[in-house]
Amino acid sequence: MDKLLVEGGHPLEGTVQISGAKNSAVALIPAALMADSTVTIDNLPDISDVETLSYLLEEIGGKTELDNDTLVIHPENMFSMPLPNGRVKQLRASYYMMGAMLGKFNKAVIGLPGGCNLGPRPIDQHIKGFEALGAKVTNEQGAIYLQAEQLTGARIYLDVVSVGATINIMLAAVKAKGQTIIENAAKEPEIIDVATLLTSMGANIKGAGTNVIRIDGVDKLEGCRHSIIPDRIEAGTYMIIAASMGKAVTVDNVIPLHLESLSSKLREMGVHVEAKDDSIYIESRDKLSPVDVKTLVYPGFATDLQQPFTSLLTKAEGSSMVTDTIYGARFKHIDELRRMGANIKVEGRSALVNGGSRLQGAKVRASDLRAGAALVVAGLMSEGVTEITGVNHIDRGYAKLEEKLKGLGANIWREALNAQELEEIKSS
Ligand SMILES: CC(=O)N[C@H]1[C@@H](OP(=O)(O)OP(=O)(O)OC[C@H]2O[C@@H](n3ccc(=O)[nH]c3=O)[C@H](O)[C@@H]2O)O[C@H](CO)[C@@H](O)[C@@H]1O
Ligand SMILES: C=C(OP(=O)(O)O)C(=O)O
Repeated sequence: MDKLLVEGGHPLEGTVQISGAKNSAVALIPAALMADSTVTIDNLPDISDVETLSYLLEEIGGKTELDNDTLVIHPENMFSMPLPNGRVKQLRASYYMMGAMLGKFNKAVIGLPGGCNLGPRPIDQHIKGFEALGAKVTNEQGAIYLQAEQLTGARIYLDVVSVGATINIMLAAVKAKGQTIIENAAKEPEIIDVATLLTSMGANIKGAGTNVIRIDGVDKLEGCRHSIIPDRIEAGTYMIIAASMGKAVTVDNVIPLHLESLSSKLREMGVHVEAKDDSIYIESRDKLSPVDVKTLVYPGFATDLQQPFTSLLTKAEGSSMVTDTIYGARFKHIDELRRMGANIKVEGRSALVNGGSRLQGAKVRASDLRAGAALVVAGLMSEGVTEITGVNHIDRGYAKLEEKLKGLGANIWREALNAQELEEIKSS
């Protein structure tokens, strides 16, 4: 087990290349198992969630070959083996194995997913969708059992706008008999990316990226080649980093349209943000204004950027209110930021950030992926060295983090935890 060490106070300058989107990759890999022949996925991020999913595909008879950022998936000999335990709990997106395996084999047994602990993360809408398509779904000892004679298209209205449920129902429906209509669907760009892959495989999907998706079932899905869209959350994190410490930073290989809600908040704070074709140029300012921010479904401000953005707000001169309408308890980073000298009060779904205090390096723990990003942002802004444990969470979603930050001039490195630190983590 490692810790990250960040020496703060270095101005950042240069260009950072953004990797492929985690939240696309983790759906595209399960989607690939539905094909009858080889699927090649390019622009894959080098993150542990990708490794975990490749491992799960191998467990059910798939063959995967990873070469730099290209993953070749041979699904020909896959079968519906139960995956009740083990690595399914290491990530959220193992839930996509439910939709993909149900869609291909008409049955699946998958353990309840893990992923970031952001408070309750039910999957009732996924199950409602599977049942509407004709599957019998039971929850036995922490695993979901899914079984169908024949999946049949249905009209499904999501009670909650859910990225995971939208993609999972799409996966289960692409080979179902007849038409499926998903209403009140999520509109995140990753949903379009998954629909693009499935369409290249031969699926018939209309409306991905809007709140009504129509899927006409097909009998066969073939292999194809697909390149993943850039990771808007990784890009957003580097934009926040640039806004905190950047003299002149270019965040490259992005789709600026996907980052408009963040760009406009940064501009409101006084940061210079310039969107180009496939990059965003950022120059910070000595004085930043406070802003209020509310997370919303896409194209609103992403909940996944709320935590790193909160760190940036500690630098603004005045009070900012952060409200998370998606995950009302996504505030585990706040206690750690307080250890570093931040003045933040949490009330219900909101955090009141009283900015202007200079943060100090401290020993802190990343409780989840974006809490880790928040602590990296805070560490870069702080006086002295910040030591961050819980790096396994950060590694789920940030490819080559130290290399990318060092490229901008940051002083960040990784060390193995010593015996005493390991003991402290075990007993906490
Ligand atoms: C792997 C992946 O893509 N993860 C993303 C995905 O997570 P995930 O797909 O889990 O998030 P959802 O969009 O499903 O969740 C949105 C809201 O709906 C609620 N809900 C969801 C499903 C359900 O069946 N019932 C229900 O009540 C959730 O508790 C949450 O309050 O979208 C989140 C919201 O943008 C992001 O933070 C995650 O990074
Ligand atoms: C919440 C996140 O991830 P996951 O849904 O995979 O836990 C995230 O990427 O911020």
